[in-house]
Amino acid sequence: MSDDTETLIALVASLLPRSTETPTQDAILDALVQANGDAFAAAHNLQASASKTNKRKSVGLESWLKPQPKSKRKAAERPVTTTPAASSRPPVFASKAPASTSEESTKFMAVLRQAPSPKKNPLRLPPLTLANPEMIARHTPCTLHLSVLPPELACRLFYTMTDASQAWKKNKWWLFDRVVESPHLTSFFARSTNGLDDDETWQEAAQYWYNGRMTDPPAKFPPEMEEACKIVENIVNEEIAKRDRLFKLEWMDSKGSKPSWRANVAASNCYRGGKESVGFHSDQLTYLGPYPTIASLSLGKFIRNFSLREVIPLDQKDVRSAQTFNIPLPHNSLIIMHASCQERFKHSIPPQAAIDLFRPTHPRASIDGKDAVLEPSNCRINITFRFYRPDFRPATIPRCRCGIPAILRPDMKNRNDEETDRYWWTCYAGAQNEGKGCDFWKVMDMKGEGECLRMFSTINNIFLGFPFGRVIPIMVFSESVNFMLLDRFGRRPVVMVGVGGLAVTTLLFGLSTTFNAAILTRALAGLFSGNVSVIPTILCEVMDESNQAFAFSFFGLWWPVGVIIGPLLGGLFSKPASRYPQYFDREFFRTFPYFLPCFLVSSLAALGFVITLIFLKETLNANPKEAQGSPVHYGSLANAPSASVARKHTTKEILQAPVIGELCASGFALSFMSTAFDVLFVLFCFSPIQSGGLAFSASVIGFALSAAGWIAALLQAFFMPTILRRFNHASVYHFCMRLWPYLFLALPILNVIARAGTSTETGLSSSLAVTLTWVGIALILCLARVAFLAYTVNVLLVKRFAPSSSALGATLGLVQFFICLARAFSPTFASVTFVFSAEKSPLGRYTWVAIMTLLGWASSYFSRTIVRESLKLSMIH
Ligand SMILES: O=C(O)CCC(=O)C(=O)O
Ligand SMILES: [Fe+2]
Repeated sequence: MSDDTETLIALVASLLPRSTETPTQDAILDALVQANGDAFAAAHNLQASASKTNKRKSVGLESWLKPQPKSKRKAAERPVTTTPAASSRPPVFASKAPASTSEESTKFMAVLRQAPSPKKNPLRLPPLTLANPEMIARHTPCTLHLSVLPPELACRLFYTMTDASQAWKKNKWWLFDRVVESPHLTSFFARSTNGLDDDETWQEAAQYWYNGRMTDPPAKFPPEMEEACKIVENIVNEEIAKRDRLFKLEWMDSKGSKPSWRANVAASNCYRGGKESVGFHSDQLTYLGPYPTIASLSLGKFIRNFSLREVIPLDQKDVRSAQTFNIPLPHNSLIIMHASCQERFKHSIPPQAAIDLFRPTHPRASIDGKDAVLEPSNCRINITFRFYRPDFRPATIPRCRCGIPAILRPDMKNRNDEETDRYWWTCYAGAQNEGKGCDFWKVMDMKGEGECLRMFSTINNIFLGFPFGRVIPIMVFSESVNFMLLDRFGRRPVVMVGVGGLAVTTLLFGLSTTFNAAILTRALAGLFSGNVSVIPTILCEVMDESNQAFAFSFFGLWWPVGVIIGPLLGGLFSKPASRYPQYFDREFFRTFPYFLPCFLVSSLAALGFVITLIFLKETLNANPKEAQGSPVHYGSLANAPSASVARKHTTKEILQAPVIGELCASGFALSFMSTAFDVLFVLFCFSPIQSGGLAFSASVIGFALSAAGWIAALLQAFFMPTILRRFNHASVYHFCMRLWPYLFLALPILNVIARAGTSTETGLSSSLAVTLTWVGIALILCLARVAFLAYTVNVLLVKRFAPSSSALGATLGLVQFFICLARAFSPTFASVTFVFSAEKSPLGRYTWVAIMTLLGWASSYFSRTIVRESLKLSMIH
């Protein structure tokens, strides 16, 4: 898992005899460059020069740079720019190498080149051995845990791994035109579960592990490792729970404010004897994400040192220097590298004199009844348990021009605080692809991309995971119950119970501190929210043809308004204790960080309750025109109005009434298409441009969606009444429904624009491409909001075609039931189709577009039938 350059440096260091004074990193780089990347030759040269003089100056890097023309010198400076303004730009590599140097060497140097050395060197601190867990916790972001596994399991696992290690490989990679190898053996394992969901794409991520090359699927955890892993997970989670510091980009699942750590992959190393070592490095973050927690189990070898050294940020180099901490790791110990360790420290297993053999405390299981002997061993086995995050799966990782996933590294030398620290994506192909990579380099947008990646996991949790999956069926159920209650108890009590219940459950949701309580209260809120479709029933009953266009448009206005202000309230008022400490830094708000937004939402619902109580009159059997004796035309069953008004219709009868079946099917299709569009639009926007998306950050997507909310509100308020008055409702409905396939079809065009306008060298987009992309997004979202108007028209059509006024509530309920039903599984369908297209589909990454377009076209069949039937009926009446 080590970074190629760092490991190479470490390899050289580990090849030097212990008697040689360890040279500086620059000196090793220098030797490597002179030896054209041959680690063994570099070590040899260093050893030879160390014996000649210990005053040797590291001239290689500087002299290597000197022949560059003046104009290029600035460009040849280290790839990491330090000013915030420049930080979003990719590094400028030395584009032309001196005549005598190969292009590969130039790139290599550009990557290796460190910041200019500080003028003064602060006092060097001698290495410090951290002899006990307390010292370790004080000096490093690590904790040490001794005797973690039952002794018998520790020995069993040790035997399994040493046996398996016979087939393991040395870590190999390309440098210039030759292959270099690390001395120790290494292997990779993936657990059969990722600990979170059934999504198996993380297994694929694990396959990229071997130095950027797609490898065979990794081995599954052997049973002993699985047993050990469960114990390790418990220790890690207990330890995480004790830590008060949480990092913004640290993994956080939906269960609460503390990260719940899972081990779903493991890298294992076998060091045969004291010479085999691994040099200072920090682990790649590609699939672990920022601030990972890594748990490293040591087995065998009586004691082996684990060294940690802080990377001092450049701006502090003058004032303090790094100290090396040595942590002796005994057999059966666990060192947990907590969040920020990979960002701040490098770690290594330095070479060590082979002084002792490990004598297992338990023998191998006796084979054929014969008791096996206790075999001493000079091996040390290390298993690093890691958690591949669901928001860092292949679909979200940018690919470089070589077509493989880029790797994520922290900018260790320019750390300030968590807010402005940076990570970057770079090409990793060079390590395997015969030394030929590309210059792909992209700063990870901490605020945007970080949130965006988190949003991916949120989407997963919301749409695929437990909470939403439970809430929607409850709404479907509640929908049916509501409509049974409507006719029995009347509209008013149902609305009051709904809004009142919503107020109470939302408040309780804000007060829940456990996952189960949150799910229960949210599910109950879903139960009470089902009555949203009772309102159209009331509107149908109190409005007539003269005012319904306005009433329904006005009613439709509030959904988008809710969509705008809901997330706003959540965003502005969650965690108020840390956000607005001057007002809310109270124990209560620290304990219930989501209470405030829930309270505000609950207050709105409570206001709704009061308004209903004071102003809403019962509307059951209160149709104004019918009350005045003038019959209103309902569907064909209304041919005998006076009889049918009084009679109750069965569900079967209602479904068999002309147009109603089509309205149910079409309502289902509408809800399926529109919900899928919302999910796919977000997934599309934040997937990387190379993977067919737009690489937008969460905040940008949020902006686009809230702008769309405003568009919807404006359309409802200003255009809808006129449209409804002027045009035939069935035709308007059909028009809206026909838009869906085109909306899906249009999305990939945005990617084509973004792709054409983005430089493969720098990853920057041209202003023309940005403008065109935004124009495209605006058009698509506007049209989508027009298509959303179909919801309002659907209700009017139900009103028009309900078999009779007494069946109106039941008919609306039936159609709403189908609308809710589609909403229950459309998000899952959309997400799965998207992930399938990105990962597995033989038809390519836009398979989801083809599927949704076809479904869109197919579903407009129902609205076409509605147009035809409505024409027939209007000729009859
Ligand atoms: O062997 C060890 O303890 C450390 C191994 C390591 O750092 C790695 O595999 O990345
Ligand atoms: Fe490591």
